[in-house]
Formats: sequence, C-alpha cells, structure tokens
Amino acid sequence: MINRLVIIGVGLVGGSLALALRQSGYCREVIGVGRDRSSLQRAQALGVVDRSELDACAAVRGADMVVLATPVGAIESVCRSLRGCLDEKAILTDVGSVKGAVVEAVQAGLGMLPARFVPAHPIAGRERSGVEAATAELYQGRRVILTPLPGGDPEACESVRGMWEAAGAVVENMAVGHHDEVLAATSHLPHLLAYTLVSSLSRLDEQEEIFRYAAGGFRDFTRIASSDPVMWRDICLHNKGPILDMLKHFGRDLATLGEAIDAGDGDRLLSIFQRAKQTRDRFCD
Ligand SMILES: NC(=O)c1ccc[n+]([C@@H]2O[C@H](COP(=O)([O-])OP(=O)(O)OC[C@H]3O[C@@H](n4cnc5c(N)ncnc54)[C@H](O)[C@@H]3O)[C@@H](O)[C@H]2O)c1
Ligand SMILES: O=C(O)C(=O)C[C@]1(C(=O)O)C=C[C@@H](O)C=C1
Repeated sequence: MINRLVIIGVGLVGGSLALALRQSGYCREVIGVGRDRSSLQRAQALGVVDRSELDACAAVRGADMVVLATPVGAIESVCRSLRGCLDEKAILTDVGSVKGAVVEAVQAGLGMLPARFVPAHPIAGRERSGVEAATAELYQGRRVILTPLPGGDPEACESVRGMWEAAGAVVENMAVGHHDEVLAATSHLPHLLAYTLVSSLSRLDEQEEIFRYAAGGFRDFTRIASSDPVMWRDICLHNKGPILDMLKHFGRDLATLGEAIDAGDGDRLLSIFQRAKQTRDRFCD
C-alpha cells in the first residue's frame, strides 16, 4: 500500500498509473504536480488526482512514492527542484522511455543518486497524450521493465514492483544499457520510421491526393506518427547511440530491398517477406 503518491507530470502515463492505483485502492492519496494550474485542475476534475501542487518540493514532503512522469528531457530540471525535499524513506521512480539518460539526469538534478531510486518503464502507451487520454486499464497485462541500479535498495525495488503489479502490469528486471538497446529496436525505430514516412509523404506535391487514398495499411503503419513530438524528440536526443545503430542496420536492409527490386530478384524479395511474416506471426497476435 502507498500512503501518499506524488505524480510529477500528470499526462497519459502518470495519469493512467494514478487512475489504476486509485481504482485498485492501492494508495490513500494521489498528489499531481505540473507546470500549469489549468491542466492540474482538469486532472482533479477527471478524478485522476486528489489534489495538485505547482511546487514540486512542497508536494513531495511526506510522500512515500514519487513518480517522475514528464518527458525525459524535463527530468533533470524537475530533480533540481527536488533537491533536499525528498523524505529519507521516500521512494523515487520514473516512467521514461529511455533509462541510461534518465539515471544521469536524476543524478545531475539531485546532485546524487538516492539508494531508493528505481528506474522503471511501462511498455504500454498510445499515440494520444495528456491527462484526457489516461485510462485505468492502460497497464492491464502489459510489461513494465525495472532497471535497478547497483547498490540500490532492494526493498524500494520491491515496492515499485508491487505498485506496478497493483496497476495490473507484469514486471521484469533488466540492466539499464540492455533496456536502451532493446527498446531502440522495438519501440524507438518503429516510431522514427512512422514519423519519417508521414513527414516524407507530406512533402510531396500530390499529398492531398495521396492521403485521400490512404487506407488500412497506411493507418496501421502510421498510427504512432500521431504520438507526442516533444516526447519523441527527447527520446532521440537521450538514446542516441542505440538509435543510430538501429537506423544504420535498418538503412542497410532498406538498401538491399531496393537493390532486389531494381534487379527484379523475386527470390530475394520472397525470402525477405517470408522471414518477416514468420517472425511477426510468431511474436505478435
Ligand atoms: N506515451 C507513451 O506511449 C509512453 C509509454 C511509456 C513511457 N512513456 C514515457 O512517459 C513519460 C510521459 O509521457 P506521456 O505520454 O505521459 O506524456 P504526456 O505529454 O501525456 O504527459 C507528460 C506530462 O508532463 C508534464 N510536464 C512536462 N514538463 C514538465 C515539467 N518540467 N514539470 C512538470 N510537469 C511537466 C506535461 O505538462 C504533461 O502533463 C515520458 O518520459 C515518456 O517517455 C510514454
Ligand atoms: O502503443 C503505442 O502507441 C506506443 O507507442 C507505446 C510505446 C511502444 O510500444 O513503443 C511507446 C513508447 C514507450 O516508451 C512504450 C510503449
């Protein structure tokens, strides 16, 4: 059980966690922290938080769990505003899509890495953002990755695990660097491809006509290009190495595909498409 939960950044991810924990009765009180009064009032009106605060330092006093749920690029400045404010027993965690850079940002912002900081990443979301998009069911049956740090407090880790399980998630542990490589492949690369495809088509002269005839395939492939641009800018800037590696790998395969089409090499095309179909059919329902 959590007595006082503080969510800094009450948007899709933080708001959904708050809703799930309130619904399951896992926490007594949820305090939302944000930059503007009106969106915090909306969060309160929607029943996502019990009360809200603009001052992060005042909000975390007396909290037993503090969740950083802003875009990754805001974490260092948020932590700077938390210097000297967290109770000794408070557990600090986050939901960022990148882990190495978040650990560095927390350390830089707070001036130290608290033993009770447990980095976390729910592998669940959607292309809409803001508190209006939050739902209590978002994490039901979905994975959450914890990347506990060497020397971190195991009890804090268990508490963060318990919190996510209460929200309906299945929790796994991973090393920070490995997390960033895996997610660059399965989450970051697909978002960049979807964004680039739509951006590239939108610059064609015939874009009005092209988009009029875009149907199911285009919709399925590009849903995630409607995701929040600030969040994805921050992910690119904070997971540079693994993302560039994946882009290079993908670029080579895209060039190979072009060569096979140019050469009329049907066998090569068939083998690429068969391997892709078998792989997707095996891993996705
Ligand atoms: N959207 C997804 O699918 C998804 C999934 C998993 C993890 N994440 C991660 O979760 C985090 C939040 O993403 P989201 O989709 O909920 O975004 P969101 O835009 O819905 O919510 C972010 C909230 O943070 C607030 N915020 C921004 N800067 C702030 C600051 N300096 N101080 C206080 N509040 C601030 C915004 O006003 C907003 O309310 C990101 O780090 C993202 O990488 C997103
Ligand atoms: O379903 C979506 O819309 C998502 O993009 C969610 C998604 C992903 O699966 O890539 C996006 C970013 C996250 O950090 C975790 C999950």
